Amino acid sequence: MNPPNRVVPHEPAARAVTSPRPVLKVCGATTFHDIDVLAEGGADLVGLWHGIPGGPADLPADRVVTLAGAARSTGRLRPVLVTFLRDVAVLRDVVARSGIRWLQLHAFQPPAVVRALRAALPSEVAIVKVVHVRDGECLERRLLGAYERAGTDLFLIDAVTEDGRIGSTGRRLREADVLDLADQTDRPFLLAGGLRADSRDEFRSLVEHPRFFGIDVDTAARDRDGVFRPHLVRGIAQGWRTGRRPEEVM
Ligand SMILES: O=C(O)c1ccccc1N[C@@H]1O[C@H](COP(=O)(O)O)[C@@H](O)[C@H]1O
Repeated sequence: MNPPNRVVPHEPAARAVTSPRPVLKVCGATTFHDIDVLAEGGADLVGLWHGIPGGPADLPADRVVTLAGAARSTGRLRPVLVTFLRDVAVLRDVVARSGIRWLQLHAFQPPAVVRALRAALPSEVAIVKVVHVRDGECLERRLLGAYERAGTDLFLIDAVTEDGRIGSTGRRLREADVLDLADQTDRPFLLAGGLRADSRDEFRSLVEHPRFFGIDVDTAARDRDGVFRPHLVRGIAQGWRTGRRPEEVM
């Protein structure tokens, strides 16, 4: 029997899909070439940034729409809108124009924003709320229940630095801290934060967790010049034993 954790969020029960494998999301594509490289390397989800001021991979809405279509047309990649924004009308518009079905709220958007987005977006759009861990403590721990009630489908557990930097911190979390946090919610979760092809062994219990959904990587998928390389993506996919059929990721 398939484990219950692999249920795709917000899919009606009759269409719920199960898979024995976690997903690999790679973040920050900006070009058609990036999309091809990530598909070739075996990523399942690609993060497209919009509303990340000063971010090196930030994209105007039109470009998100174009690259989201390119991702889908690879036949295996699904696009994820990654944002610091909390403007519901703007996000609803980008989601509608791009057809994106994954929305990743990577900043400190409060539960009220999740609630408003849940009401504004089609039910098949999965809302991923990032929660940030600093020195083993989750900054949003007391809000987890509120985020769930507001309509969060998955949590993404990522590191934040002592000086408050979020995203691509290169900091790996301690498995015990992530497990503790995962057990505070009943939602599936993704893991991020300095993950490399060979770091699965540091998370042996976590990968067996019934609600472990997959990993989100940026730095390790790029070479020293910051360019995505298929062999690096493939190495992560193999090291973490990820990979889904596209219909299993929506
Ligand atoms: O990469 C960034 O700078 C970034 C900026 C804004 C939102 C998300 C961002 N990246 C996220 O960083 C983590 C992990 O990256 P890494 O593997 O530690 O480099 C991942 O969740 C990305 O989505």
